Amino acid sequence: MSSESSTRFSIGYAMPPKKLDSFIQPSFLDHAKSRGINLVPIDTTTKPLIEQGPFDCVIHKIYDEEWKKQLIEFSSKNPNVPIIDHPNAIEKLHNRISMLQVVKGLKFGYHSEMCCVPNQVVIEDSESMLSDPSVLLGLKFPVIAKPLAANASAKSHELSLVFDKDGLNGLKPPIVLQEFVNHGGVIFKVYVVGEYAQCVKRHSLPDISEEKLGTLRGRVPFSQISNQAYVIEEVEMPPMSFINDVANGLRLAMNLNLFNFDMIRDATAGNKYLVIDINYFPGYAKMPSYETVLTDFLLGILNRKPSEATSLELKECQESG
Ligand SMILES: O=P(O)(O)O[C@@H]1[C@@H](OP(=O)(O)O)[C@H](OP(=O)(O)O)[C@H](O)[C@H](OP(=O)(O)O)[C@H]1OP(=O)(O)O
Ligand SMILES: Nc1ncnc2c1ncn2[C@@H]1O[C@H](COP(=O)(O)OP(=O)(O)O)[C@@H](O)[C@H]1O
Ligand SMILES: [Mg+2]
Ligand SMILES: [Mg+2]
Repeated sequence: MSSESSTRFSIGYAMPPKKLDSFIQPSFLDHAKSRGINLVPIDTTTKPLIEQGPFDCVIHKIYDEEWKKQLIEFSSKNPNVPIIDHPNAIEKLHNRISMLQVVKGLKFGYHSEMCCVPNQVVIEDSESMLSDPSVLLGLKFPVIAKPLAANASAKSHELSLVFDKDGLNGLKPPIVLQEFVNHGGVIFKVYVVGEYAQCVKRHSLPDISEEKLGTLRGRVPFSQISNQAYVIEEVEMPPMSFINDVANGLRLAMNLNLFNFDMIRDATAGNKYLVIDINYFPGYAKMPSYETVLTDFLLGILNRKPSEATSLELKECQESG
């Protein structure tokens, strides 16, 4: 393939080893290179970011405070270099309550489908959860117990399906208890890359009938059940116009470009969708054509006019205004 223009761009990337292994594939590096983009690793351990580069853009998935300080310092010295995305915006996804707050405020054009979140409560301490029934706010069992923190640790993906109050014994707050919604055993995973969205189907927990529920006790732990990309033919996809509106609504409301969200369809109401999880910088390498989608997005950012504010600048304006 020939380069689209003679200008070459340099994009710095910073991410943990697991992400480097999955995201930085030779097929992606080669494709980006053929279109004028050099992807350059950022040294996050031995050298400050401001001493590296020059970069035309920085992409990252590193969560500590030290990295955030480095990004802000880099951005103040290089105000025209886009940082994808702003650490404050990413931080909202590190808590399973704040991550879904944005869904409630979504506004978009007419669709016969609707989009909401399951009933949920946050439990800060074991004592209140076990002794005070009011903290459950009338939540209906079964519920899914999820660690409140969604901070990329293995622990943050250790979930449990809880069938009754006894099943809450031994859970370690802070946790979110979220009503389990029957959804036909399939989730829709929507990958968002700027204005682009792609929806794939993944296996999920099976439905639980009222009859079966009467026989189930306690809780069952599970983890990352929707991460394998199997083909699921028979389930109908949500309409693409609806997916695009939800994806765009979330992107604009969160001021984020690179994320995915997990959505289920309520088995008892075919037009009711529930967003259950939003992830920053997900496993894009599992998204078909990720090399071209990501390269198109990066070229779009790099070819923006300097007058178009970067993600970091935009957010700072919002915060100070
Ligand atoms: O590793 P992968 O490819 O399974 O990607 C994980 C994502 O899987 P998905 O693309 O949604 O199937 C995964 O999505 P889920 O939370 O499992 O829905 C997370 O985004 C995970 O990142 P983190 O551990 O939450 O920071 C992602 O892990 P990292 O690659 O960021 O470590
Ligand atoms: N409220 C819910 N109702 C039904 N299934 C759910 C619900 N919440 C989560 N799940 C199932 O559990 C999986 C993991 O939950 P999720 O919130 O996406 O956590 P993680 O961040 O570890 O992916 C989902 O992909 C889905 O299969
Ligand atoms: Mg998930
Ligand atoms: Mg997640």
